[in-house]
Amino acid sequence: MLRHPAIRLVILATALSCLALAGFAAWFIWSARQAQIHQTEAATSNVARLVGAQVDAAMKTAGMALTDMAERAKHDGTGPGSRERMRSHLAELARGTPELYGLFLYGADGEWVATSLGRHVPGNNADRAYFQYHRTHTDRGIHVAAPVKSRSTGIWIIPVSRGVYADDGTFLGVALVTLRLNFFERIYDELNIGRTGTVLLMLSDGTVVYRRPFDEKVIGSDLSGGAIYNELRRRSIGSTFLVAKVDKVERLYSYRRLHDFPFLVAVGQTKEELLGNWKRSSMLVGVAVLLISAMLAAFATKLIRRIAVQDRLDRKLRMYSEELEKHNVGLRQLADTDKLTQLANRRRFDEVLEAELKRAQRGGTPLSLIIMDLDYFKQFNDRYGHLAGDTCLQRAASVLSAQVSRAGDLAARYGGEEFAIIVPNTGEEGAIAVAERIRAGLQALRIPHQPSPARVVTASLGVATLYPGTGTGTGTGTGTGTATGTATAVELIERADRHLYDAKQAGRNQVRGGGGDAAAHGT
Ligand SMILES: Nc1nc2c(ncn2[C@@H]2O[C@H](COP(=O)(O)OP(=O)(O)OP(=O)(O)O)[C@@H](O)[C@H]2O)c(=O)[nH]1
Repeated sequence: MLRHPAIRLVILATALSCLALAGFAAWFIWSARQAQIHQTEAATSNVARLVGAQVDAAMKTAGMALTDMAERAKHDGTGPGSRERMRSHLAELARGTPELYGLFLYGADGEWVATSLGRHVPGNNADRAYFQYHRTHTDRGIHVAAPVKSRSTGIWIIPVSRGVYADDGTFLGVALVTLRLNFFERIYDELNIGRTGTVLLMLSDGTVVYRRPFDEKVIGSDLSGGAIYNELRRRSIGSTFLVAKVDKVERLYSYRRLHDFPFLVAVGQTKEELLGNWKRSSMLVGVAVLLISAMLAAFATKLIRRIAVQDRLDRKLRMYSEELEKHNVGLRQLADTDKLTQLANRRRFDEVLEAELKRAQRGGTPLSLIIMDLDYFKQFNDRYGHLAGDTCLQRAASVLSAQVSRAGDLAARYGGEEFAIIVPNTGEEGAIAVAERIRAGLQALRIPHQPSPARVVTASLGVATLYPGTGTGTGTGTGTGTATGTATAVELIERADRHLYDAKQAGRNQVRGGGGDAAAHGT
């Protein structure tokens, strides 16, 4: 079945269509995935930039407040006389900067001098890390410490501080502002980072300042060994898929390091959420491709079956028509053949003579006709019986077949014991020669025929020839052996018959044609 070219074509076309479809779907799905990733990348890096800008702004505000506090403390001193003035100044500052939760001024011993909160703040802060830092460092920069739970209010705060130093460098104390963690929370809640999105704010040493979703246990923890921190150590800004150390979830993170402050920001969205829609639409595309491919395959199968059935029918039809053709040829042969002698019959003879006449007239070529009649055949039948007569006719026919062997010649049983031979493209002389060979051939068979004067079966033959275009034959004598160029079959037969009659009259066992001078005589 596969050898059929149409079926091969259908299979090839279907396979190619399915492949093209699958290829297109794969390309489409891949492009959609990339587009989704780029879109999320753009969204998360925008949020990271925004968070960074807000942290930057908050830190700048804190830095300005700290500078102001340090300057004032340096000039006014931190003694009891200046405390009330300092307190009201701090309260004033706090009112103007809502991102700052509290402002504090500590003396060189760690005892507080003034606070914007207006309440008594118990305890000594000399043990806090930032205090230790400023006491031992003389730089005027601001210091951001790990988030702590406020001793005064119990809420999570980020201490931002700077040292207060006299002009001679003497350590006078520490100015401290605290940023409330929920200040960041409020900002981040307004950002659209998806259902499972995360915002991570770290100090440059990997200490978590804030993480959304908020989890108290994570605040202050060290993520310096995590993938995000490592990534940020290599590049100050970027986007990539990473597995978070905190919850082991893979996310697309956009991260950045702040220029002026020791903060690291990372905003991520889970792979699952970001590719959720893409997965659903990819599934739909995949199912659609499968369905279309299945439909194509079903259609191709149907087509192949139809082609196969059609092919079988065609082959059967061809077989039947070949058989029919064979039968027809057989039938035609049967219809054209004489049953007894197997020579062409009268019907066939008439057909061929008509055709040859036309051909001779068209081509201007001579056409000869020989008519042969067995001599004293009635007596033969009477003497030897009808069956022997039949056998004699068959043997005479075999002589004709043997002598008339040139392509185009036709020997036929004309009727009873009479035979006719059409000899195309042959002039009178040649035809008489053929007739003579037949006559001699029959006599040579020496079929006994006692009643005949020759004692063997003999035949008389008359020859007539048509020379188209000349109007005359070559015969000289009576001129009855030739036919004009427009002679009909009947005329040609009559002329040959007349010569046959002549041959009979002249004693039988001889050939007559033309003017009668071309006769040959048997013994
Ligand atoms: N056995 C046999 N005889 C046939 C057949 N067809 C014709 N005949 C006989 O052939 C004979 C022809 O005889 P006639 O026409 O009188 O001529 P003839 O006896 O041959 O004498 P001439 O032709 O004058 O020599 C008849 O007796 C026919 O019966 C045939 O198919 N088989």
